[in-house]
Order: sequence, then structure tokens, then C-alpha cells
Amino acid sequence: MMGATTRGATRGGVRGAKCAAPRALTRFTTARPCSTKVRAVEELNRSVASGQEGLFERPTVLVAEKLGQAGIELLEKFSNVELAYDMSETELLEKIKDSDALIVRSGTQVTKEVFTASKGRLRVVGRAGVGIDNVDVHAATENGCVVVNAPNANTVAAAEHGIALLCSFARNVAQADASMREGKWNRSKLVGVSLVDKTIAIMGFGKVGSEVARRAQGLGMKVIAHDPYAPEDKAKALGVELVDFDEAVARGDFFSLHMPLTPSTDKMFNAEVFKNMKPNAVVINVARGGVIDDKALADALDNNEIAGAALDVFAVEPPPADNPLMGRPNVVLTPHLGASTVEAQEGVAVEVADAVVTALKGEPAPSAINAPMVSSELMKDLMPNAELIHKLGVVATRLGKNIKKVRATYKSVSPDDLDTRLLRANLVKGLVEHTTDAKVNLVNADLIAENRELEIEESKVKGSNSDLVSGVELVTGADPVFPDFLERNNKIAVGGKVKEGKPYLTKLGDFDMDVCLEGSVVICRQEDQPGVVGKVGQILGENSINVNFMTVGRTGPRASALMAIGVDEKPSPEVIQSLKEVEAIKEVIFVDLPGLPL
Ligand SMILES: NC(=O)C1=CN([C@@H]2O[C@H](COP(=O)(O)OP(=O)(O)OC[C@H]3O[C@@H](n4cnc5c(N)ncnc54)[C@H](O)[C@@H]3O)[C@@H](O)[C@H]2O)C=CC1
Ligand SMILES: O=C(O)C(=O)COP(=O)(O)O
Repeated sequence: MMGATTRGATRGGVRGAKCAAPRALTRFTTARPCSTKVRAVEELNRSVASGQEGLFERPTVLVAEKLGQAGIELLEKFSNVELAYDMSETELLEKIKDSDALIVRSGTQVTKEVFTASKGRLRVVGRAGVGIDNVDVHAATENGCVVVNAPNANTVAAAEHGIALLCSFARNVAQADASMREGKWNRSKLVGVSLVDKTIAIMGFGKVGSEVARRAQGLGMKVIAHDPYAPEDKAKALGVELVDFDEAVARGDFFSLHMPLTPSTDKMFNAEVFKNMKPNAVVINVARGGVIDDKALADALDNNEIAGAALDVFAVEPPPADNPLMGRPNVVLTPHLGASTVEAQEGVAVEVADAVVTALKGEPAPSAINAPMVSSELMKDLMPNAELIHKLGVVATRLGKNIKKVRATYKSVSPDDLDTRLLRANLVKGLVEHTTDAKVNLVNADLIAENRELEIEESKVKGSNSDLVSGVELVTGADPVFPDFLERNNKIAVGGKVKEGKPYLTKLGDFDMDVCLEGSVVICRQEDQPGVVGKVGQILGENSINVNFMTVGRTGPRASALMAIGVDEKPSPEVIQSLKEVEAIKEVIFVDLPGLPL
């Protein structure tokens, strides 16, 4: 059954309305070709703050699983919120077409098909919790979709549930309750074990594992931990002994599992591991079902290799009736309740809503799984240069075909500290966007370059920050459009500069230029001689193409020259042909410059 309602659309949109155009931010800024995304985001923030969201179309957030009210209210300030709990797979694939963001918990599989069905509209997937094993992060990255989670707010709840299972298993609480409900008074059959002085092995010493460790110490247990990535000093500070996997397995009386499910942790608790445990060992799993081989655990219990298990999570949820761990006296089960406290659910709702809104605004979300974190401050500094390198990339593609390797040069007062990811992503966008329907962004730019075997070499030199992006060179494999002309040492070079916040082309091959990279540019190679400029202007004028600037670079009087003409309208192929027919003009290319960087 699907219970779908659309929330929060009263101020900025129509309740229940579908967003016809998903790229609200893009459309908002293309109306102002000179503006950068930073300016757009600032304006957008201001309009949200002043309640003028109607200036742009609000994004739609599809919430697929129960989310705390505080999170919903936060989302509603910025977007249309559609609550559609318990959707079937087919319903999700249908609804996703009209969604800019999707919020899930562990019960929804966000598969490749979801991204395919979204046709590029889905920009953010928010996981209201920690584990993101139900989200195909690779597919998200391929589709330029940011995945964010809520890594902090349910830590204590999960740790408390682990401790609850530990105590309830040790003292047969669940079994005792069940027997009393049957009218029995079975004291002798329900004798438990004490926890004090027993060894608990925390497997995965991250946020939840550390909180379980603290609480277990409070119960008087000896705490050891295994985690290949945990820092020694963190363990020391908590009085926890870090040991290797085999030692943990051999020494633990109780095992508390807290590692994520990844290809390397998949079924890491298998037959061989259970054989090496003590016969009194108890395995408690509040992490993910997939880290245990269910059949091997059932066999280990049948063969008395270990004493019991307490499980909150299952490889398939809910577990099918024939799951070999169901209905056993020495196995306690809960239906994935680790994060299910009132406090944790309000907390994750706010945490994920905040991350989703941040990502929808195009700002770096601290909990982004598949996007580099670029601070807002850095973003502000880099954006004009990002716009420049994006456009230099576009210009470069018009000068050389089949590009294989590109070198970008940056100047900075402290080159070692320069974070170039935003710049690199924009360069890739400029280089490939005319060849693909895929949306290139900060999330998928590196992957797209890798898939296309496009090598981006970056060199950082000391210099003024005001010349951050100094040039882009097509290094190898590019077939030049202007042979023998722009190419030197097998390279096609373009240079640029940000002036008063705007991108300028300052070099084309050996030619100095001064061309504002806004709108579109016609580039002509010609022999320098009188009358050419006039003839070109006349052809453009006769075809109602408005010229906003013209600049000529030449190697010397009456020698080779390069003319760049900024135009407001796109010339037709016929106009380009007329320009090519002007005597002295050898080559003409048209560069349509896109308005927005990432
Ligand atoms: N049952 C529930 O409702 C909940 C379940 N969880 C699960 O608990 C897991 C842990 O959550 P957090 O502690 O917040 O994550 P975390 O990222 O803070 O900690 C995970 C730890 O596992 C470690 N790890 C990775 N590979 C390992 C390996 N092969 N062996 C041992 N340790 C390994 C990591 O180094 C890290 O320290 C989550 O991935 C999630 O799947 C989290 C919250 C609620
Ligand atoms: O946060 C996690 O990893 C959890 O397992 C919690 O899952 P849930 O959001 O309760 O479906």
C-alpha cells in the first residue's frame, strides 16, 4: 500500500504539483549569464530566508520511509515534500521520475534501476541512518547523484540496543518472558550467565563500537576490540585493547559486531571463524545481517561450537520463514530496532534533512559519501576560476579532437595546499559535456574522465592566487582543428584569467587575446590584411547577429592573425560558411559557451 501525500508546497509551489523542470538552480542562473553558482546559491539562500521561494521552482523530495517530524519540517522550508511510505518497487520507479531527492532508511533498495528511471533528475539520495549498503553508490556516482547519510544521531541508540541484547541474552529475558506468557514458572531452566569479568570482543571499533565498549566497561566486562582501521591512541584512551582478528575470535566470550557491510566484510563470520570461537561464545549483531553466514551460524549452534546469538539485523529483511536462525531457544531476534528510539529517529531526520537540503542547494554536505567536501569558503574563492577552467575546457575541445591527455596549470601562493577537485571537475565538464547526455558534476567527473580514458594532469606552481587557473593544454592525442597554427611541441594551449569576477581567454596557442568568455565566440584564423574585420562584421550584421566584442591577435603586421568575435546569437552553418569564404580567412570555428560551471 502506498500512502502518498505532498507536503510543504503551499508557499513556493502547488500542493501535489510535479516539478516540471528539475534544474531549478540552473534555470535560475542561466537568466543571468554572468553569474556564478555561488552567487546563485547566495541569492537562493536570501530568497529562502525572506520567504520568496516563489522566485524559483522548489525541488521535490520523496520520503520513502518513516521520517521524524522535525526533519520533515526542515525539508518543507526548502522543498515540496512527498511522503510515500511502503511503496512497491514499481511505485518507487514511477515516483522517482518527479523527484529531485529521495530519503530512505534501511528498508528501501536504491538500485541502479532507480537512477535509470529518474533520467538524471535525482540529485540527492539521503539515508536517514548510517549504513548505506542498500544504496547503489556506484550507480549514484555514475549518475552524478550525491549520497548523504546521517552518521551520528543513532549511534547511542544502536549501542544501547547492543547492550540490551547482551543483557537479555545473558539472563534469558526474552525466553523467560515468552514462557511466562505461556503460564509457566520455569526458574531452573532459565539460569543465566554473569557478564562481570567476561571478555567482550568489539568487532568494528567505530562510533557504535566505542559506545558499546564504554557501556560494557560499566558492566565490569573486559573489553577487547578488532578494527584494522581504528587508531591505537583512541583505543588506549578508552582503556580498550586492540587485537587482530584471530586473537579476538579466540578470546571473546561475547562478540558485538559493528562493522559496515562491504565486499570485504560480507560473511566474514563464517564456519571457520565459528569453529575457532569458545564453546560459550555468544554473537550479537546490531551491524548488518550480511556480515554473518547464516547457514554457518546455524550449523555452529547445532554442533555446540558456540552458545548462542542475538540478532537485530538479517541478510534479507524481514527474514524469510525458512531462515535457519528463526525459532531457536538459544537465538534472540529483534526486527532491526537498533536505531528505533524516539530520540534517534528525530535526530537522524534532522541530520539527513539538513544534508539533503545542503546538497540540493549545490553546497558541500559534510556527510556526502561520494562527493569531495569543498568548504563554502573555498567554494566561494574557487568558483570564478571554476567557471574559467570550464570554459577553457570548452574552447579547447573546439581546437582539438580526440583529446586523450590534458594538462591544467594552477598558480597559488601555497600550491601544496590548493584543493583542485572543483577545478578539475569543471575542466572535465568542459571537455566532455558536448559529447554526452550525462550530467557531469563534482560527484561523477573523475569517474567520467576515467571511463573515457581521459588523463588530467595537474601542475601547481607558486604564484598569485589571482591567477589561479593559468592555462589548459591538450597534451597528447588531440587532432588540431587549426593545424600548424595553434600547435607547438605537439600541444594545443589555451590560457585564461579571471578579471573582475569574469572569465577571459588570454591566450590561444601563441596568440595573446583578451576575450570575455560569455555568450559565444567565433574564432577565425586569417592572414592579417586590411578589410577583413569589416567584411566579417558586415556578414554577421546582415544575418542579424549582434557582435559584442572583437579582438585580433597577430604574430606580426600582415602575418598570421587570429580574430575572436563575441556574438549574442548563434551563427548558422551558412553564416559560418560565408565567413570561411572571405578572402584571407583560412579557418572559422564557433564556440558556444555554456552559462554555468558545476
Ligand atoms: N541495527 C541498527 O539499527 C544500526 C546498525 N548500524 C550499523 O552499524 C555499523 C557501524 O556504525 P558506526 O559505528 O556508526 O559506523 P563507523 O563507520 O563509525 O564504524 C564502523 C567501523 O568498522 C570498522 N571496520 C571496517 N571494516 C572492518 C573490518 N573488516 N573489521 C573490523 N572493523 C572494520 C571501521 O574501521 C569503523 O571503525 C553501520 O555500518 C551500520 O551498518 C548503525 C546504526 C544502527
Ligand atoms: O543506521 C543504520 O545503519 C541502521 O541500520 C538503522 O536502520 P533504520 O534506519 O532503522 O532502517
